[in-house]
Amino acid sequence: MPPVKYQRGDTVMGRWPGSSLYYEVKVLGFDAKSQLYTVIYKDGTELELKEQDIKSASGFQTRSRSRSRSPGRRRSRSRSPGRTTRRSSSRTAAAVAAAAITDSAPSSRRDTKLKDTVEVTLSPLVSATASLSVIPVLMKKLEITMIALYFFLSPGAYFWLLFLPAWVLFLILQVNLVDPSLVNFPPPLPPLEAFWDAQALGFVTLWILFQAVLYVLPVGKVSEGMPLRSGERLKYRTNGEADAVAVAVMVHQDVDLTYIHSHFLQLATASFLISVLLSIYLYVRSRYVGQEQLALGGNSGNVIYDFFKGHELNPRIQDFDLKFFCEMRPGLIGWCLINFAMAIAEMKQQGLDTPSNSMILVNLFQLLYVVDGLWNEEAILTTMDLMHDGFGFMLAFGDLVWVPFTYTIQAYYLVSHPIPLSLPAVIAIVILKIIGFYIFRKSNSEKNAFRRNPSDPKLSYLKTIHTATGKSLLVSGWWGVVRHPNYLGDLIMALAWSLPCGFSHLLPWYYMIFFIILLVHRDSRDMSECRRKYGSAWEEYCRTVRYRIIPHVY
Ligand SMILES: NC(=O)C1=CN([C@@H]2O[C@H](COP(=O)(O)OP(=O)(O)OC[C@H]3O[C@@H](n4cnc5c(N)ncnc54)[C@H](OP(=O)(O)O)[C@@H]3O)[C@@H](O)[C@H]2O)C=CC1
Ligand SMILES: CC(C)=CCC[C@@H](C)[C@H]1CC=C2C3=C(CC[C@@]21C)[C@@]1(C)CC[C@H](O)C(C)(C)[C@@H]1CC3
Repeated sequence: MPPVKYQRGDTVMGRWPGSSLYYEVKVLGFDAKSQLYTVIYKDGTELELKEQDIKSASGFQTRSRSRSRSPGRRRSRSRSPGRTTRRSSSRTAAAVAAAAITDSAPSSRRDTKLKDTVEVTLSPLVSATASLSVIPVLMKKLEITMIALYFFLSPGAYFWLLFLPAWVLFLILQVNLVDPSLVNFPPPLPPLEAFWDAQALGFVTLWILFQAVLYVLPVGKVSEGMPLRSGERLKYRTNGEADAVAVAVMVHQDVDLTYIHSHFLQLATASFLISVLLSIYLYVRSRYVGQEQLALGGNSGNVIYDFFKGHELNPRIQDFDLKFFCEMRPGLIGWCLINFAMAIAEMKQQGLDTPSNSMILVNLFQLLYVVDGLWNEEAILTTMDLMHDGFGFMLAFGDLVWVPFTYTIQAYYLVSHPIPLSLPAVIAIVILKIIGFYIFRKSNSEKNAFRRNPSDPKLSYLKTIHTATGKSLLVSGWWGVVRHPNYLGDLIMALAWSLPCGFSHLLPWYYMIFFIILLVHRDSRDMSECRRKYGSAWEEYCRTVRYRIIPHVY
């Protein structure tokens, strides 16, 4: 019988089944009959390996080990020495899933590797369910790797980082043209110094600080967020209504808001600068937080991608939640303030005693949208951004620049492009807005109430599908009409916001076009996320509720 090459207690490099990656392992024993070594990985995973899958640690390159730890990450430290090794299909499945993550070999080699994984048996103390529960984690990692790869290889994050600010600039320059039609593209670029105004930076900084002070005021309700991966539920102060009232009082104090119209570009530049600084801060701090505090999607290891997508899920300075604050306060309330300033600028520029009908409609519709968002602030805690997305450049820029400086383009457009609206047109547009708002509010409230208390007696008439995660899915009520009724309502409202601007130019329709793209993309992102989370229950939901956003159309 040949001598045993590695002894109990030796530290060697063990190949992870089905992959070409080696990790540091400790030899626990050798079974002469099966000729297999039992080894333990640093994360506690025990496996049995053939001698050819083990290499001596001396002179071994450990690059791959430090970059990606063994994918299983099971906690099976307490293996009873007395137990015999058995093969189970679930263990094999976990190993195969691991192979899928790390194996980049051509198919002929992969076949051999998959065979290898079947020959390897895992610790019998890992229960079948525990092993199975590893699979979604592995699949998630695979998905993240694919997304990150996509962004790395394609222009992805780099493209959006440049495109989004350029687009905001384009809209601002275009809306200033007498004839903002696409034939006048590109609009003339102003000189560099026209972008900068220290006073504008001061105003934006003061505005954000003012909002921050209102946010921390100990008034209003404290709501609990959805349970995190750790099971913890964060607390949020949802006092947006008080905030809105404070701003309304301030606006009433004869502040000259026309400055906003005349310094729009400089204010946007200042906000952009703040959003970049905030994103850098967010990225740097995300490097120092624990794994469990990171978002699943922005954790690729690619600096640009993570900076863009957001790395940390709920960055907080003590109780001050940066993501929640930015999403709900400075930009959102700033949007209404800017719209209001545009109404004043319109009266001044066009010599009117009151704003035009179109301007009144745009202002009131969007004010209703924002006030509703603040009134139902708690509902945002069950949205994708708050529950799943990391806080990085995309959201920081979206909240502080995109929302206040592009969602106001309709009001800005109306300042110098009057659109007369007849009474019947006004009535028709108002009715459209009411329908959209009704669908949007009812569906969001229904889901929010259900997520907060699935056994709420007021919702007992609704049909649901139970999922393996313990959560259920609504299949009747609004969520039985289409899979995203809230998007449907939102889109109808967006239509009502654009109609008062007429059809002479495409520019005021920008929001509608952007919103269709955004919501279709969000819907497909949410679909894959829900399919991953809920598996067959989600498939059943999709079979029952066939359309995504528009009944019988899409
Ligand atoms: N004006 C703007 O610029 C924007 C506005 N919005 C609006 O914000 C609101 C929130 O949107 P968003 O966060 O994208 O998505 P949703 O509020 O629709 O949230 C999606 C989540 O809801 C849960 N869900 C899905 N289907 C069901 C069901 N049948 N029963 C129960 N729960 C279900 C799932 O989460 P889980 O199961 O984990 O709870 C899913 O991930 C929308 O009204 C949208 O229109 C969004 C983006 C931009
Ligand atoms: C292109 C780009 C930079 C995209 C970033 C997207 C953000 C602008 C949006 C993502 C989700 C949003 C929501 C609202 C505003 C726009 C962003 C931040 C929202 C706060 C508007 C008011 C609504 O009532 C709402 C609370 C439902 C909504 C939540 C989502």
